[in-house]
Amino acid sequence: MNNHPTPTVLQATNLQKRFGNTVALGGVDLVVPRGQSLAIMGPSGSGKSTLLHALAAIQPPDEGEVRLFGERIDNRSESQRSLLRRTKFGFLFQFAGLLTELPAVDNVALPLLLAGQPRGRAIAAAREWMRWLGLTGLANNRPGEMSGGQAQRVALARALVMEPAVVFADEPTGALDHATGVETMATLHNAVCANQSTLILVTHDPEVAHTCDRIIEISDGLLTSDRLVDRSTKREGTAVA
Ligand SMILES: Nc1ncnc2c1ncn2[C@@H]1O[C@H](COP(=O)(O)OP(=O)(O)OP(=O)(O)O)[C@@H](O)[C@H]1O
Repeated sequence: MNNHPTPTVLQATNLQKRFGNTVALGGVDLVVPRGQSLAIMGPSGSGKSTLLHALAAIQPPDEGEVRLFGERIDNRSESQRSLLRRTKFGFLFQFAGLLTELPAVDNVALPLLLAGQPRGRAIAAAREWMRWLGLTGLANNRPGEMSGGQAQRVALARALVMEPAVVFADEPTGALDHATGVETMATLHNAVCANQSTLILVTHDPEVAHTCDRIIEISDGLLTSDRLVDRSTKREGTAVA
């Protein structure tokens, strides 16, 4: 039996953030173990996106700290945080956010090209991720030539191509119909799990949240609930990959 505790990927301590007189985060503590899928829920304006952005080194908190594998990341310069985001994190947003003028395979290869990989190797790796996600036939399609679900899977391939430690997703199914959303969540969980990555997502949708291992709720910038999802009620979708 393995008695070793699961290592911590992200640790946030006393996160505080204000926008003028608005307290977006009022002191949030959070420990995320490696391999966990975590859903952040809460009413509109409660601080979910602000928390995600603080954890992902997009917008540092005013107070408190964020550690990735024990190392502080919140106090780094913008260029250091940008490099960290490109190499250690993957991002998936409500609207896939692909570059419309580039074919799908180039969109997927972009993080590798930005990291300085030779084009041939980057495209080969992108093709492999697309194959794994069932997107082989779409390599040369531009985002406008794909369905919403296909575009989101291309965005997922792009989020995973650097084999990130953490995938951050903000309403990843928000722009999809229900069936496509269920399929996208199954693909997302499979891909993150196969990659031994960790998933942190923001959602308003309880069904999406219940596909995760753990759900936290934020209200007025404070963590008001933190619970593990009962495995027997966890919603499993049908894997497509
Ligand atoms: N850049 C900003 N400038 C001013 N106020 C902001 C900014 N970003 C967020 N806020 C405010 O901080 C609070 C928390 O916002 P946040 O976007 O984190 O909430 P949320 O829970 O993600 O909301 P939603 O579910 O509507 O996306 C809100 O009152 C919001 O208006």
